[in-house]
Amino acid sequence: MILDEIVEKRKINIAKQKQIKSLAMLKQEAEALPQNRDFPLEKALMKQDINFICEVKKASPSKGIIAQDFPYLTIAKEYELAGASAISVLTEPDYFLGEDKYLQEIAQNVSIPVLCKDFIIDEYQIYKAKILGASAILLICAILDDETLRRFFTLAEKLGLSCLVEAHDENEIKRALKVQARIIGVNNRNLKDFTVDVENSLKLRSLVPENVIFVSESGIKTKEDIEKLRVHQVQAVLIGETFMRAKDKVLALKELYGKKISPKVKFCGMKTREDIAIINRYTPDYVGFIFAESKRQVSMQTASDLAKILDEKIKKVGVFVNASLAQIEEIAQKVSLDIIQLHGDEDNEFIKALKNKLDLPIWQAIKVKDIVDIERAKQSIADMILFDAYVKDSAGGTGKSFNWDLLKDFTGEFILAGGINKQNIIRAIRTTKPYIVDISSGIEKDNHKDENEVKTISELLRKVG
Ligand SMILES: O=P(O)(O)OC[C@@H](O)[C@@H](O)c1c[nH]c2ccccc12
Repeated sequence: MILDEIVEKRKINIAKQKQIKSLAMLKQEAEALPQNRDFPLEKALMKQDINFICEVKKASPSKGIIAQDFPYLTIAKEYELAGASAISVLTEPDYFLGEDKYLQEIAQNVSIPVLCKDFIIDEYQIYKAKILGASAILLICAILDDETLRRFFTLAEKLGLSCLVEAHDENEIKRALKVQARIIGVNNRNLKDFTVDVENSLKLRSLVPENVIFVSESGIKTKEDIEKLRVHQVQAVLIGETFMRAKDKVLALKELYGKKISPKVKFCGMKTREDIAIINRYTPDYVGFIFAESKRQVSMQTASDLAKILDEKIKKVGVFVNASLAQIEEIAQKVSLDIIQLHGDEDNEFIKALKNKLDLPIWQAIKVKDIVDIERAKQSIADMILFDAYVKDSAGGTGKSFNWDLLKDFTGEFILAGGINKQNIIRAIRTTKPYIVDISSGIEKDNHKDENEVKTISELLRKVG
């Protein structure tokens, strides 16, 4: 049986590795690393209505070589852009042609959690995964007895590694639940004979309680597969081959995800004629001029000059922090602003007064630290709320994101801001479903608006919309 063969080969390989570096040394190295107990994989797999773990896999015993050309780092980065919640990296060398360096380099180059996908039969591999930078490991019930499963699970917990505990049938799910696994993966592929059936996940779904994350693994190919899993409240899917064979990972993931999300876009902090030239080529719905003290501040005169060369289709938003009514009124007229964005401590009284003076929509920024801020937003009489990250002593544009989960129960249209960039924009919009996304630092390089970033983000949004 193939599984036994793989395990045998794994044993030989690990014995060799131990001769080069002993278990004791590896353990010491792993234990010296920060043992962060945030468990980012659990968090990542609960954000969207269905979350994708995309796999980097060169070959498999059932399919042979899947990717002749294997630019593993580029693939991983594309997965991240495409909105993957996590990345799985095969490290098994003999049958999947995996390598440790794939995991290590990928973990260093993406900001989402990375799963070490291997046949773990020795604690040596768990310390190794930690050292290589994994956030999580795979534990396969079919190759571990109860005692070993528990021991490995406990060790991973101690090192701050999440465990995806893989089961294939009812009995294995029970065993996974017994170790109190927080993430259970049901493999649709029978590792004994390679037959694949997505129905296996549906059949076993009800055995896993709601507070445990259910991952459906293997053989997922179509948006119909995903939709079936989605209606059965499957929180995540693990997909390898389908994505490895797709030329464009963003389009492939969008196709499987099956829902279009097309927020309007605002690019903020325009300062120069070059900025406007770039923006005119990509025509976002809105641009922002910042009149408050900031590294992106513009004078009324500059903004007025830039406004004249801006594509007419693009609406002009003026961003103010605790400015006076008179100042806002003067600038709004001179620059012919379309919208006023208040980004300071302005209250409803002020908004009312402003509305009396100017017949323009007013957006109010709320900086989010915790759920109280979301409640506060509901009291505002502004026409729309912009949620931004809270950063002490800063009005905005910091490149920091806030915890998007806080927006789960916010009904109504809003603008999402705060550290949105090409790596997280698709995840951000699928998680929060904003009416508008607002991007400033995410389209900059060395403090300047950068055409490549604007282009990438514009194309990503076009692809998923
Ligand atoms: O390429 P697929 O059919 O989408 O499958 C991915 C993943 O589930 C599969 O690679 C897998 C599931 N469990 C495993 C255990 C070991 C190695 C690989 C796997």
